[in-house]
Amino acid sequence: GWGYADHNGPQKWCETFPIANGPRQSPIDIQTTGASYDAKLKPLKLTYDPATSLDILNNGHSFQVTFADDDDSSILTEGPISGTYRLKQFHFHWGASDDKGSEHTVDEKCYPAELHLVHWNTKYPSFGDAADKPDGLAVVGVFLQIGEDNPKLQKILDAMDAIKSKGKQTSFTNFDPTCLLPKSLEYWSYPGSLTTPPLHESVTWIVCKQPISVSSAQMKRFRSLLFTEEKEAACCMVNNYRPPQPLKDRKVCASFK
Ligand SMILES: O=C(Nc1cc(S(=O)(=O)[N+](=O)[O-])cc([N+](=O)[O-])c1O)Nc1c(F)c(F)c(F)c(F)c1F
Ligand SMILES: [Zn+2]
Repeated sequence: GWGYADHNGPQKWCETFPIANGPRQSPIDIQTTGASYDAKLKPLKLTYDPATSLDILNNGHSFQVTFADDDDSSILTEGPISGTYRLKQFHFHWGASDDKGSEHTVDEKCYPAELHLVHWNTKYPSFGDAADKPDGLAVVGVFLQIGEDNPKLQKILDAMDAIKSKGKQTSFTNFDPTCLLPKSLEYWSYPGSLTTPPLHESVTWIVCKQPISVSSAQMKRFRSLLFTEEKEAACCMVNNYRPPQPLKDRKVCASFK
């Protein structure tokens, strides 16, 4: 299957997923001077209920925390979107060292990691139905920058020993992802895609300008996860990011001046 190695990584995905060369692929380099302030953009409204967090899973290309999405308890509204999008899961992308790892870049600057909160449009009956529609998904991206230990990541880091290899899963309840958001929710937005196969062009991207902090020691713990199953030769889960894709005929808008 697909992965991030030379033989199955981002440069090869187009062989199985031709949309990889499509008109609205993600991530992109956000060129700040090219982003236009749009006064019509509303502030992001994120309402999360910790009771909806279910479990944490090593899915072989990242780790994700999955949420119950059978009602409107954890939702994204306002911002650049219309209607209501439900939180399905969040996950991260990161590098083998602190100088790379984010998927989006800002004026070519990379961050050591990027958090993605994946939401689906409730005009569709389920995530699976929404995932390949042009207005089906909204993903909030948050950059992580190296600084002080981030205590809000502690619960996630403590769970990592239980999900070291691919396919491992453990319960992860009573977690409120609001604690992972930066103080300012100013954002850039543009029409894009999933950044992993099947690369559906179904995502309204909402990338926060302000990063949150993570320490170098905490990043080392992300890099102790494995892409591989327990019984296979261990391969560290690092560099699970897709590089920026061509902007083509798209505009990036900004919620701030
Ligand atoms: O649920 C998915 N979640 C997901 C998205 C991204 S993402 O990087 O593409 N993203 O949107 O943030 C990264 C990771 N991850 O763990 O790294 C994910 O687990 N992907 C997904 C899928 F797996 C399918 F088989 C499928 F049919 C579909 F429609 C999907 F949307
Ligand atoms: Zn992602």
